[in-house]
Parts: sequence; structure tokens; C-alpha cells
Amino acid sequence: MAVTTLAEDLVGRTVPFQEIPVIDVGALVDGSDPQRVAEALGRAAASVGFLYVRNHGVPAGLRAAMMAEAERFFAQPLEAKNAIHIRHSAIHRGYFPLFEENTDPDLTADLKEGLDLGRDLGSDDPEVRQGLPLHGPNQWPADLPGFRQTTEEYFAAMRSLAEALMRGFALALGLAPDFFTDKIDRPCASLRLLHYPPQEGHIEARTMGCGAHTDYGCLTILAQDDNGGLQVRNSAGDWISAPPIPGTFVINLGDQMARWTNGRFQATPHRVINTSGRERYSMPFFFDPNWDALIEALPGTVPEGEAPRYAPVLAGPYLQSRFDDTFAYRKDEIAAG
Ligand SMILES: O=C(O)CCC(=O)C(=O)O
Ligand SMILES: [Fe+2]
Repeated sequence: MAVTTLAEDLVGRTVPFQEIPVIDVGALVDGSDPQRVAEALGRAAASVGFLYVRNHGVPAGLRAAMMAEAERFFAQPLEAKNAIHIRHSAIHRGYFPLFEENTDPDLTADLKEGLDLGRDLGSDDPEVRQGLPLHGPNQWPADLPGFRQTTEEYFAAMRSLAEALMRGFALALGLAPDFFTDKIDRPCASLRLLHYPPQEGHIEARTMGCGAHTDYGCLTILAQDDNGGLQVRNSAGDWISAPPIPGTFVINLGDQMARWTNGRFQATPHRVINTSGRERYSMPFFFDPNWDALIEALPGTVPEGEAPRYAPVLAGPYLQSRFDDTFAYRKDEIAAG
């Protein structure tokens, strides 16, 4: 399906979307006209739950350098990758091999391997001292000089783009632009590097690169390579392709944003099938609020006389529960007590 810029007639349409809008966020990032960008973001969030951003301010060279590090990491022997297996981390950081994660319980586990990286916190960090789950150090690859520095630069760029987008979403909801600021200043943010081997010939319908799922957090900033394979489900149940568009990132909203907005912003299901015949690499950055951020319907999102659609949850424990449901190593650990 063709990807076009946001058509004005998308506003308020309740028909299943066929297109994923492309939004120029330059005036939000540089602060020159955030309201205008916010309106486009709000329309896309409510009608599609997915959008592309251009003019985002993240240097193309930094993104390319991060992608090159991802390829370098996955090209290592399995032994080197397993040395930083995610099960060696108490806080969900590290490498997971093919078929470790199962995003869609109706399918086999996912045909992808990955590396989860987060805010690299030392033992002197107050939240680490408090023993908060998901807070602490990364596991860094031992033999890849430069990997850490590039990751930290890219992570910082993702974080600042995510903060700008959150200002835009706040405005779109009629809130002050800094409404989310104190709820995302110690974010459970993670950068995930992914490698999908090609699925060729007969594709077993129960095996996919990434099964249908919604993301768990607030928003996701995805860099994908040139191979395509990401598909997004509309309300009619049709899978709409989200092909790579040069110079853009794909943004989608997760469960926590849907909960915060009482369902006004969509957490839209998506999946990945790599039929390109080539190795596919992608880098989702999951931006999730502070561990203790309360996710309950925001002011103005619940129609008068109605009850909120979702029970309030704390952001961090919600996220941890989703990892527990989907990662094999967590199931093993929980079973072992
Ligand atoms: O690899 C992609 O394009 C998307 C991955 C994804 O949806 C996820 O990891 O949550
Ligand atoms: Fe996802």
C-alpha cells in the first residue's frame, strides 16, 4: 500500500486506515511551531497509531554508524554473543538468541535475535541502590571497540527525539507541553538491536520474524534497514506494509499511551516477516516512562458519565510483566522461583 503524507481527509475518519502518514516534525524539534506539528501527530495517533517522522534532527551518519555496529555485533560467533546472554542480567539487558522471545503466543517463538541496551546505571545510582527492577548496567560486547560510544550517542539522540514527541503528544491532548516531563525524566527506555534471518521458500505460517503484538510502553522510534517486512494491522484486520522511507523513523504508540489516553491514541498491532531474501536489521528504541509513573486516564480523556476503560497501572511493573509473559528466560527464572 502506498505511503503518502497525511491527507486532510484522514481527520476524524473512522474507516480502517490504508496509509501511514509521514509528518515533518522539524517545527516541533526546533520549537518554532510545535502546535501545528502536534495537531498532525494527534490525528495520526488517534487514527493509525503509526506514523513516519522526517526532519527529526537525528544525524544520518549517527544512525548509519549504529546500524553498522548492530551488523558487527550479530556477525560475531554465537559464543561471543552468548557471553552477554540476557539471562546473565537481573535487569533485562543483553543478548537473546533466535526463538527466545515469543511476541504472539498463537505462533512459534520469533525468528530473530536481539540485544537489549538501556540507561547504563552504576551502583551509585539512587534507583539502583533502591533495587528497582530494570535499572542498572548494560552488558557490553567485549570485543567491539567503539560499540559503546556509538550506542551512547545514538541512545541520547533517541531520548531527545522521544522527549520532543512527548511534548507534541501533550499539546495534541490539550495539555501543557511539559505535562509528561516529570514522568519521563528517568525513563525505562531501551534500545533493541535486531537481526532477522531471511524467511525463504515455504514460510511456515506459524513462524515469523516477529509475531503480531502491540508495544508495551509509551512510544517506539524504529530505524529499519532497506529490506522492508514490517506490517501494521488496521481495524478491518488487513495488514498494511510500513516500508522503509529514506530519512525517516517509524513511530508507534504502545499500550501505556493507549491507557493514558483512555484509548484515544491507538496501540496498533504489528509484525515482521522478512521475505526479502536478505538479512534484515532494525533498531527499535522503546521509550517507556519512569518506573513509578502512574498510567491512568489523563484529564479530559474520559467522556462524562463514563468509567475509564483501563485500570490504573504503574509503568515499570507493567513493563516487567510483559517481559515475563514473552521471554523464555524469564519464564524459566519464574518457574525456578
Ligand atoms: O523490527 C521491526 O521492524 C519491528 C520490531 C518490533 O515491532 C518490536 O521489536 O517491538
Ligand atoms: Fe513492536
